[in-house]
Amino acid sequence: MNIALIAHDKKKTDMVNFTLAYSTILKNHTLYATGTTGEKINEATGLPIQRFESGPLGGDQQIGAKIATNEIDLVIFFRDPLTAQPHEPDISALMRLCDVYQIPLVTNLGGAEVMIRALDAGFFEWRNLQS
Ligand SMILES: O=C(CO)COP(=O)(O)O
Repeated sequence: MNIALIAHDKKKTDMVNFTLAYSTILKNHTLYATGTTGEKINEATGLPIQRFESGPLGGDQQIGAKIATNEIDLVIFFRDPLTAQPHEPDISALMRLCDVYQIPLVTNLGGAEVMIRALDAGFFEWRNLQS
């Protein structure tokens, strides 16, 4: 599966710890990330990641474009609900496209814990049936 990993600054430690904890699952998938998130994950885990621009510089939109072309199967986005983001419209647009294309999206660690286990259990096979 193609997985997008994104974390706002105050959630990057959570993302690093999450990807470290589940690296044995994640290594079986193709990973994409916004710029700084991807850099931190790669440094910590050594997992190969295709990195886009940093979020405020268009990274969320680049991942949105991949969703629109059916190239992303799952989005794990650790959002910071307590800090205003300068690129909030881009974040909303990315989440909207997940809804447009029925792409599973989790926006916090609790959801990600469930989603990664579902992924490992094969619950994403329906994505292969999508045209
Ligand atoms: O801002 C982001 C998502 O909206 C994340 O971008 P970075 O991974 O470059 O910090």
